[in-house]
Amino acid sequence: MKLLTAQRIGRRYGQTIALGEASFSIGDRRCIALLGPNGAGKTTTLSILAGLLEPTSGEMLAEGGLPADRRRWMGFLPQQPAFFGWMTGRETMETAGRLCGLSAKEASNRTKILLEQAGLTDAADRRVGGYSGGMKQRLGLAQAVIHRPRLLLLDEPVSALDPIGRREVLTMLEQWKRDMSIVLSTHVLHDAEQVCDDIILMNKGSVVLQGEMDHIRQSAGRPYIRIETEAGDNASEWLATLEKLPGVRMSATSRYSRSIETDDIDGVRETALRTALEGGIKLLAFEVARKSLEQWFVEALNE
Ligand SMILES: Nc1ncnc2c1ncn2[C@@H]1O[C@H](COP(=O)(O)OP(=O)(O)OP(=O)(O)O)[C@@H](O)[C@H]1O
Repeated sequence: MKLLTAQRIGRRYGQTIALGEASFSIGDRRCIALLGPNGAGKTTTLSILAGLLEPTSGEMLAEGGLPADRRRWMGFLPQQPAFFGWMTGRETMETAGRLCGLSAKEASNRTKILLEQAGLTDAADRRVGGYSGGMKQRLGLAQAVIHRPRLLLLDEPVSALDPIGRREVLTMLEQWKRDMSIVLSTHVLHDAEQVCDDIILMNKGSVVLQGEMDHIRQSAGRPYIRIETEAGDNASEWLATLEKLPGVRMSATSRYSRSIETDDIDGVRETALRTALEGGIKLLAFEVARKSLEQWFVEALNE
């Protein structure tokens, strides 16, 4: 089931196209990673989803229509969350709860539960101005879900955290995604891999690729053959013969190395090794390797 669908949403600033006709959907109770390099359009997309920015083209559609007051329906943690330094963590949470329509009692109950989950119970009555960066980030996350939103939007939620802080936040998200859809933007593929079910890869304001993480991992992780020959060795004829084998896609990674993609790894490996021996080719390397997801993404971005 889809919670939200973006239909060709775009955003221009004068001549700058921050986002150009992006279409994607957000599944119910799915965690979606919005990936892409600096300037790809991730923050712009999140701001449109949050209703903080109007798209200059396209529209957002939701099951049963988008509620007029999106605050009750979604939670948002911006890239650099701002707090009133003079408020305590508890006051910050309770105020956010009241603003999102909770009763004083509900706000207080939710605050207790969430501060506990965020590891901030002991700091609940300290002023936020004295919190560390990691504590503020966890407070921001807790604040964003105080009203049990259907959709949680997080802009780079773990980029400012140390490895332990990252792990804690990812564990929190793992729990929360049972009850809500989550869209998080990140540069770090490794973090996305830990919790996300789906990926939207963006570059220069466009959606380059989208799909299920497991599916993408499977196709990205397909084995390929990597060959490196000795400099000066006359291997070009041999490589040309290999390239002509049925179903072989060969690409040059440097002057003396090639990578071969094929559905018949075993057959091509056997032929390549046999003909290399027969032709006296001096191999420096010959391996069946798997592309990392990272490598695959870099290639998708370069394309
Ligand atoms: N208010 C603005 N005025 C002009 N251009 C803008 C504005 N906001 C964003 N842009 C441009 O839109 C493009 C997308 O920006 P956006 O912040 O959405 O990217 P991002 O993927 O979130 O990047 P980062 O990872 O660096 O946060 C960039 O080229 C940016 O310079």
